[in-house]
Amino acid sequence: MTRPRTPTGLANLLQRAHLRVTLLAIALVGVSLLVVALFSLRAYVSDNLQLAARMAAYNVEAPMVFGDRDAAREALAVLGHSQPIAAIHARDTRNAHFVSWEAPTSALRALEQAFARFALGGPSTAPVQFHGQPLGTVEVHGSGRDLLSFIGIGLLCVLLCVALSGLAALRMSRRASRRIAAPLQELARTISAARQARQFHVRVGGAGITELQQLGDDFNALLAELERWQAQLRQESESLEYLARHDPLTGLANRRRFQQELEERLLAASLENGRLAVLFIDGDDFKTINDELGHEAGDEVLRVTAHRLRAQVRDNDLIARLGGDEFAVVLGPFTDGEQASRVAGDILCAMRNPIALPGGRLVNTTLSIGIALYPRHGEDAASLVRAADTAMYRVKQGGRNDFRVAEPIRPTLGDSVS
Ligand SMILES: Nc1nc2c(ncn2[C@@H]2O[C@H](COP(=O)(O)OP(=O)(O)OP(=O)(O)O)[C@@H](O)[C@H]2O)c(=O)[nH]1
Repeated sequence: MTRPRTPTGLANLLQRAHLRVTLLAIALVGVSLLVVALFSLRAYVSDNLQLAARMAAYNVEAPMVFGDRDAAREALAVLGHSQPIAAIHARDTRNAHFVSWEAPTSALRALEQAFARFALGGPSTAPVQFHGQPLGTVEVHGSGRDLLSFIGIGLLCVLLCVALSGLAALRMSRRASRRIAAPLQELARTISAARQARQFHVRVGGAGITELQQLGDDFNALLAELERWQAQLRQESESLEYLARHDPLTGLANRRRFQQELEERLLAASLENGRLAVLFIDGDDFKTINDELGHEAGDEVLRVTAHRLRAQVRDNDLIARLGGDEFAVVLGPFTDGEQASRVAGDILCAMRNPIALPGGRLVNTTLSIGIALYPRHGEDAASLVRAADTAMYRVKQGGRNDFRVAEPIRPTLGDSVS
């Protein structure tokens, strides 16, 4: 079973690839140059040896004619010392040894000569003649010193070039991979932030590479689109949330919110020994306004009524439109019966002013209000609303445009409200 590979960083991968390619290219070029130069040098050294062989033949010509071996040895030694030569041998026409010169031996010289034999093949030879008559031959063995030192220096140069180019390649590849990897890393970070934290306002910065810049621009455009969608969705959900809790005509809380909030306030009041008042409010003969002045006029009357109700209570009191021409107010938490009656009186008072309709027409309307107190008339939302509604109904029966406190379900001593 193959183990999954640990992912490698892009920058690291690019750097290693650059470095390998550069080093390989430079090593190949260096070695090729060295080989070419070596062949040229070998040809040059062979030519030199051939020249040296001819000079040796010329120098030993006279000593061979006179059989003067000392003079011949001396001439060969002078030549041998002035050139990179390992040995010179002169032979007569019967191939018998006449005279020789050999360079002093050492371990290094032995190595040079072995290399010379390997690189140059055999020795260079030249015939020794006197007036066209052959006297013998001269054999010149190269020392190989030039070739060896050239190879040594050449290899050193190649190594130096490889090392320097490696360093330069490393620097350049680091810079190049940073230019590629940095924008990609930023892109990855931005995508991750957008995906995990839904942060669509973030944007990718500029990249110095055309393709990466294009990628970043496209991604930014996508983020902008997502940001627009997100804002639109948020707006729609806020407006849905608002509609779910408010009456669209008056902007007051709707029946659903009224129920929830009344229950919450009752719970708080029960924990803190507080008191609440629920006012159930209904328009008087509202149907007539609708019938005589039109539905639009009825809507305006409802809006103005809501506005006037709002003006008569404190900010933290709850006002709701339960539907049609029915409104409800929750006063509290620390409201007693007298306070509730006072607010109801104020509301009736505020409705005395005629309402101006859009066409300039004025209309008068009144309200009937039933009041239920917590805990006197009920301990839960339903029984309180029922008690207030019943009280309001009694007002209607009594002639409208008035308020009335609900009948106590269990009389409480010391309660001053009647
Ligand atoms: N303009 C308008 N009228 C509404 C709206 N909702 C309900 N109504 C009307 O409000 C009227 C409510 O009448 P009721 O409360 O039943 O009767 P009323 O005429 O007020 O008489 P009493 O309540 O007995 O004083 C009905 O005619 C409904 O059609 C609304 O949003 N806008």
